[in-house]
Amino acid sequence: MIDVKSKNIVELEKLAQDIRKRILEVVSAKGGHLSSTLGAVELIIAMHYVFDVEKDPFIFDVSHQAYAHKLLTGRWDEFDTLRQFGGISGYTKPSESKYDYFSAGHSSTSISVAVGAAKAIKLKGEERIPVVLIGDGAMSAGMVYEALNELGFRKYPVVIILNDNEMSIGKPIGALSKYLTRLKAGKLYQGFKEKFKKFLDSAPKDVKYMAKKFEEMFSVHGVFFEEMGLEYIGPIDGHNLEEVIETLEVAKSLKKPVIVHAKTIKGKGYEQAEGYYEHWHGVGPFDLKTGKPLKKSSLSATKVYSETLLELAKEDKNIVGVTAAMPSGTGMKELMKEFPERFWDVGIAEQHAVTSMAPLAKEGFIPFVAIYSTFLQRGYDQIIHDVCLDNYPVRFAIDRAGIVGADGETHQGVFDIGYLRILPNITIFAPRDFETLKKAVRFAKEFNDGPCAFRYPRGAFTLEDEVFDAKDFELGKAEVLIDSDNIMFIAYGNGVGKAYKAHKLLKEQGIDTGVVDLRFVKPFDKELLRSLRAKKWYVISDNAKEGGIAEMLSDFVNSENLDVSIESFEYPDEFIPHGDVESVERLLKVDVQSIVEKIKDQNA
Ligand SMILES: Cc1ncc(C[n+]2csc(CCOP(=O)(O)OP(=O)(O)O)c2C)c(N)n1
Ligand SMILES: CC(=O)[C@@H](O)[C@H](O)COP(=O)(O)O
Ligand SMILES: [Mg+2]
Repeated sequence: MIDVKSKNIVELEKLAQDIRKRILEVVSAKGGHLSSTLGAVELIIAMHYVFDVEKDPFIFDVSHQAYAHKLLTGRWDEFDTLRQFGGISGYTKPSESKYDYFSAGHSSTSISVAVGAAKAIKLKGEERIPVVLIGDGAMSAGMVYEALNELGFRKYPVVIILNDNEMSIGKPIGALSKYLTRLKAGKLYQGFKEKFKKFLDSAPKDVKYMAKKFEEMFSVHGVFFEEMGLEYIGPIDGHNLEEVIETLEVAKSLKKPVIVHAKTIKGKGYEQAEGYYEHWHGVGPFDLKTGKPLKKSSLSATKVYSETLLELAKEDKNIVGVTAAMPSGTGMKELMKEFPERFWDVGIAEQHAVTSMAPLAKEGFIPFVAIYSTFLQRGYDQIIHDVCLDNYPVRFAIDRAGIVGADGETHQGVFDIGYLRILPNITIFAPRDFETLKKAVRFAKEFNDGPCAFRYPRGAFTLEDEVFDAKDFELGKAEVLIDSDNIMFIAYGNGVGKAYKAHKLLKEQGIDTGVVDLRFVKPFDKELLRSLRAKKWYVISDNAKEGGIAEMLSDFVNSENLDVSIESFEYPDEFIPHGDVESVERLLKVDVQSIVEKIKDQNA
């Protein structure tokens, strides 16, 4: 633990430098969230100076910006293992440290956590106060207002630090971000602040606070938040340690809900990353001097999806689409640029993204909702209630399906097959490689008989393109890629590549296997499955076993009394840790080598 409270302001500023140096050293070597973490350093040091991390809940929204918190709470040395298999997480994780009050990774949960914690503290009659660090991007999600609505009503003592760097991953969208900018840019306010600053600097603390309130009366001050029942203080300079500490002490002393609006620079302390650069949000290893990536980027499923949809959108003006604050991550950025009136970034608002596309389908447009598998979970009821119920032909392009790697438990895309296939009216399918992904996008565009969803992995597929010819998708039709009357891999999506690798290794050991690409989960190809001569089926998909494909096929086999044994190499019923996919799959015993060993043992 680093004892922040014992340090003077000069020492604290030196600590901020050391923290930035450590973050840059590790993230340049291993990758991670750079600009968010660099921008939050002073805010986090001030949190640790004013509040008591031994008892006050420290709550970080998304928590991708919380590296300084990890460095201050005993993880300085092991920080080298950041986001590596077996190493520390890139997000707050109570199982990793008691100072990580709550797990995070999905945005905009922090204020609800703080309200819940405040209720518990009040019921226990304890002297503790939750402190939240939330970014301006995270403020675009509806869940924040659900929490503010209650907090402003109940008046629990909670201090919320709004870290406003005028960036989400990309530029933030929406009325709120404009409002926050106005708060910082009011002409009268700016001029007044300059004159006022001299007086402020010399006045004693309580006078300072009253003076700030007086000052704010001349600005477009936080009327929105104050109407919601919170005290608003700000905007302050989020890199001025003295100012932040003073303000947090005032906020804490008020013993009511307070929002402290702090202006920061995303990427502060690493010149190339300072400002409005999407690239520096999440980075792979890079050269500290030049800022250049150390690994060259290869073709990704996202890029193929984006290019294919762009071509189709040029041909058909009815194609529209939406992303929830992930324009680059989902590849929708290029479409938004080419057709700004037809492709939208709605901010971190997956529920709104899903529902708002249904009326476009109703009105005859061809909407594509591009959302990571894990973040689509945030819009689940909207898929059921606003899309499937009335059978609107909304197309869900589910990116980051499967194990995503360094982001770990909160980001694995391993539940979408299960959570979608139980819904009426939806059609579910998946490509196995880049070429079939192009065909999947085309199939989705033409498919108008209700909602459909297709999934693809982070980065490249396991299967190279030229292995099997890419056939057009035909509703409900699977494909026998390699036949066998002995053992059959029933594979789906990115699982086909693993099945093919296992097939080749087993063949070298004299064990004959075949490979079926299921292609559709709903409806699946019962006729083809009935016709298979092989009576031992091994299921491979990059989804959880629970609610997965082996479960579905077992129901089918039992209901038809087929004499078939089924074994699943899907993911076990547990949250999957962070790390490179190969190491994580080996841990779960669903890597190709483990599959081969198991089949060899069973068929020796
Ligand atoms: C529900 C959900 N949707 C999308 C994301 C992806 N995401 C991670 S961080 C981020 C932007 C957060 O912006 P902000 O809160 O301003 O933090 P900053 O990085 O600017 O410090 C987004 C969209 C997420 N983590 N959770
Ligand atoms: C913090 C967060 O949720 C995003 O930055 C996420 O890490 C992006 O994931 P990709 O790197 O797969 O786009
Ligand atoms: Mg931001």
